[in-house]
Amino acid sequence: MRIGILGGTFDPIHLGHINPALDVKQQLNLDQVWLMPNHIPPHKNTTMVSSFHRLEMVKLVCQHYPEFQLCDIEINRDTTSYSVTTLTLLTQEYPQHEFFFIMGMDSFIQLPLWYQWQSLFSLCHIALCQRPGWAMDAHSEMAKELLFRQATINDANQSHQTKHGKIFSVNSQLIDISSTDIRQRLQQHADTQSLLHPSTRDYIEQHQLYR
Ligand SMILES: Nc1ncnc2c1ncn2[C@@H]1O[C@H](COP(=O)(O)OP(=O)(O)OP(=O)(O)O)[C@@H](O)[C@H]1O
Ligand SMILES: O=C(O)c1ccc[n+]([C@@H]2O[C@H](COP(=O)([O-])O)[C@@H](O)[C@H]2O)c1
Repeated sequence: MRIGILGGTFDPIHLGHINPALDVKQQLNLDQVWLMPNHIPPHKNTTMVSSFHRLEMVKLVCQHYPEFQLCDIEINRDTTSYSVTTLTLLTQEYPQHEFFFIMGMDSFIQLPLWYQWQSLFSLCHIALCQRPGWAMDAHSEMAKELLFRQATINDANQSHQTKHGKIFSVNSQLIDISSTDIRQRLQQHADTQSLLHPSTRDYIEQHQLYR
């Protein structure tokens, strides 16, 4: 199967995660998208709410969208969630699958800072989503990597193509939302109606999170 993976800290999960991931699934003709919350994120010092609550909010989203499934490999790991380590384990466990690691432009630009980032291309493809406020410098290392590895959506649908190492730029919805912004709004009791799935809003309200 062709599996998209959206890894994140999801503190909390929001429509800027959900809607682009649905676009990726549709455009790259994926069978499933796995939402993969981490317990210990590599590049964030702390999270505002516990792994338990972040996981519960992702589980609720999975219940509402048949396109999504929970991947709990990183939330159950009590060491830092390096993506290369995770993808190595997943490709060993599921050698039959073709993995597409989904990321926003902010993550893609910072990829050279990731642990053994070059190895990711021998484990999976990247599905790249634009993100408002984030643009790539045309002369950067990642711009060169994109030129070298870019593939078209048609390529993605060809079964003879290699199972890893390509970058697919997906024409996903531009959604100007971040978890940081949502946390601030919640602290200020400002409106988050258009930013969160109703199940996430209800959960946050019920447990009085981010106050
Ligand atoms: N609005 C968005 N549009 C496209 N991609 C996004 C958007 N928000 C998050 N992503 C992507 O989702 C993944 C997980 O993001 P993360 O959980 O860190 O959310 P975030 O909103 O960036 O959080 P924070 O504000 O706390 O840094 C990353 O690959 C990120 O690029
Ligand atoms: O492997 C790394 O070094 C690495 C560094 C930063 C982020 N990641 C992964 O990228 C995904 C998005 O991360 P974040 O911090 O934006 O929530 C999540 O799955 C992280 O584990 C991975």
